[in-house]
Amino acid sequence: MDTETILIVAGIAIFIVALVFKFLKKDAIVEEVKVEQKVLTKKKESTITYGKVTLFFGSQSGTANKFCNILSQEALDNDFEPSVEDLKDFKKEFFTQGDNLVILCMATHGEGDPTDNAKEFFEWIKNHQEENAFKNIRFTVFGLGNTQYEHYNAMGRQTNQHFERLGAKRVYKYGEGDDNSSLEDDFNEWKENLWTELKKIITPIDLTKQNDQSAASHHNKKKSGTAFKLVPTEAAEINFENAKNDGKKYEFLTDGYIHGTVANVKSIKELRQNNNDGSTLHMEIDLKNTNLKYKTAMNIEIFAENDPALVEKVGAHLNLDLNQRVELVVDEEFIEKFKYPFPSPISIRSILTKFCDFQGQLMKKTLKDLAKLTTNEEHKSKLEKLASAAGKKEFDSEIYQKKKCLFDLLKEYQIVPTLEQFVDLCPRLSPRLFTISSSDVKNPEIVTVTDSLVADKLEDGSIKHGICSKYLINFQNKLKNGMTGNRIRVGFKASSFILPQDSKTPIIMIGPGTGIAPFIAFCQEKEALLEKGINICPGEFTLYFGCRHQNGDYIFREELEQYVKSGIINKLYTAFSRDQGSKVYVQDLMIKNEEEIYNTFFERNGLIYICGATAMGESVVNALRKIVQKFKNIDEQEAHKFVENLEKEKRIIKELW
Ligand SMILES: Cc1cc2nc3c(=O)[nH]c(=O)nc-3n(C[C@H](O)[C@H](O)[C@H](O)COP(=O)(O)O)c2cc1C
Repeated sequence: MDTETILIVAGIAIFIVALVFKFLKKDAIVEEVKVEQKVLTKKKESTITYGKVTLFFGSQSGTANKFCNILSQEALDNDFEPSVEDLKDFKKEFFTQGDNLVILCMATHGEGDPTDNAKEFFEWIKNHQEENAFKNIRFTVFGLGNTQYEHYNAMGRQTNQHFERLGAKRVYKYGEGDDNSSLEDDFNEWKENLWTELKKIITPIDLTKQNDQSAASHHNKKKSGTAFKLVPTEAAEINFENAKNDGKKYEFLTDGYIHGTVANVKSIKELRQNNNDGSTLHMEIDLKNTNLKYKTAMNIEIFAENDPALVEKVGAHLNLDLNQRVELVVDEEFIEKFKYPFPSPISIRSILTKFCDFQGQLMKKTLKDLAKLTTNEEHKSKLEKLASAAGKKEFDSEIYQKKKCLFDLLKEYQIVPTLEQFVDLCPRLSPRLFTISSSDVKNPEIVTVTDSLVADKLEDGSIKHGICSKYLINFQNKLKNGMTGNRIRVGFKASSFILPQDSKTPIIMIGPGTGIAPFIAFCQEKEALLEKGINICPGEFTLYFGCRHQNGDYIFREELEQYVKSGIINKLYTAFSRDQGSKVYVQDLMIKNEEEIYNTFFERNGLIYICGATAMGESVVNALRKIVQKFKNIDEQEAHKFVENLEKEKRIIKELW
């Protein structure tokens, strides 16, 4: 080859390499842009609107709120103008005077009760008697419940009935879901035809022919994606200890957080004799220097935080400097209805520690959102499959059984969202609710929480603790190492466990495991009242306690033995289920003592308190039905009705989880 030919060949080769490189690079750039665009796509602006739809939620731990948010996005995609509303803020005129389309997502709590934020609303619709008061309301309801509870989906069902009774017109079938097995699938199935059906009965407005400014402005707001930016700032982080409401509208769970109060953790100790079967921690919280007041056996909310070591890992995965402070700036278009996920300025560490639940059970919707964030086609279709109805089995075996959380999937599918996308993907951390195991009559400044730790053994043999469990373990370690200044955020809520201040009313308390907590509080109260010489004092106490082993998980053993000695507890029955060949539970002891139970409860007008796991609660109520059936000589159905009435009259009081 002569020099000229060599030069020509080399030139062509360089040209080809440059061309290939250019294309590859261009492809890469196109891909990068695509990732951003997937999330921030501005929807094609529509020329029609089906008008407003208001999505109300009655929620305790946030799921009904999440469902409303999902419906809100779908409403936008279907040319409706949605707004999501907390039922706590409902306005009577909205229902009685407006011509409104409403969708209600109603969770049931307590024993067939409304959630705290829906209490007032539910009381109002229940007692509202004016015929056709809701005649201009078009509605549908989705109920969130759990078949483990006796009053399954009571709130969804009753809300639906009350709306019908008040003359509202149901425009889509009533739906309900079971958190014991398939809540999100039930929800997805229910809403499958929701928008198509609604569109059949609503005449859309053609915006091109409208002069109506408000319709036009709603129309312009049709855009999906993160509605805010987290902009780096040098400003100091807000003080979370005084994070009182600053006039901004916060997301449902964040609002609860903002209203919490910070107190000192005084001590944490292990209550079990050994940890072969797990661990139960008992924490004392010092309310001195706070304005918090509580009552015996009330409920306490603990605003648990993510484990700092895990937060470091998440920060590293997201390539974020955890110490960087950011200011939350809302996109102008969304500002009117925006609900803030947290206050700011805030450090990225605080966002990840206090407000993002990346360890909890995954929703299929989150998998769908993750699929939009990956450019790897194989990963995308795998995630979409897992999120689909057809992928139910795979979701169960791949995600649910293996306890995979959002952070696991980010690592597995190599997805690195922006901080804004991550905040959008994560649900907010919800507070954990406990029944207090202390009495304010004994000591108004110390409140105690007793927690049986949640720990899952994963496939690789490692242990994954629940968020709150890990939070308490971390406090325990800090206290062991002599660290002071351990602060915890809490709030109090009413409970149904209140002692009768009448010495003639005997009480029977059934509380195996950590279900014993409120009964320790009761014993403390009785003891304190007796010590103070107060003669309005509770009467006879009978306590049923159960656990696996007398020498293992028999928590509060010394205290209970002492209460028996001092006559605070008149009768103590213990069931150690695994200390002998055949298993014995509290309900078995009740049947053994049937005559005594019948006399105490029925003949002497006693009260029965049941606290603990839902399955135990059901077995105990069954035992009561059997006792009633036998001693009243009635049939099974009558016994069922009889016990049901006792629950309604609050002679049988339950707190089950
Ligand atoms: C303490 C407690 C009590 C509950 N009581 C009931 C009940 O009586 N009936 C029912 O169907 N579901 C009951 N549930 C299940 C909830 O309604 C269900 O988990 C729901 O998804 C929670 O929605 P939320 O996160 O919006 O509060 C209860 C759950 C808890 C934690």
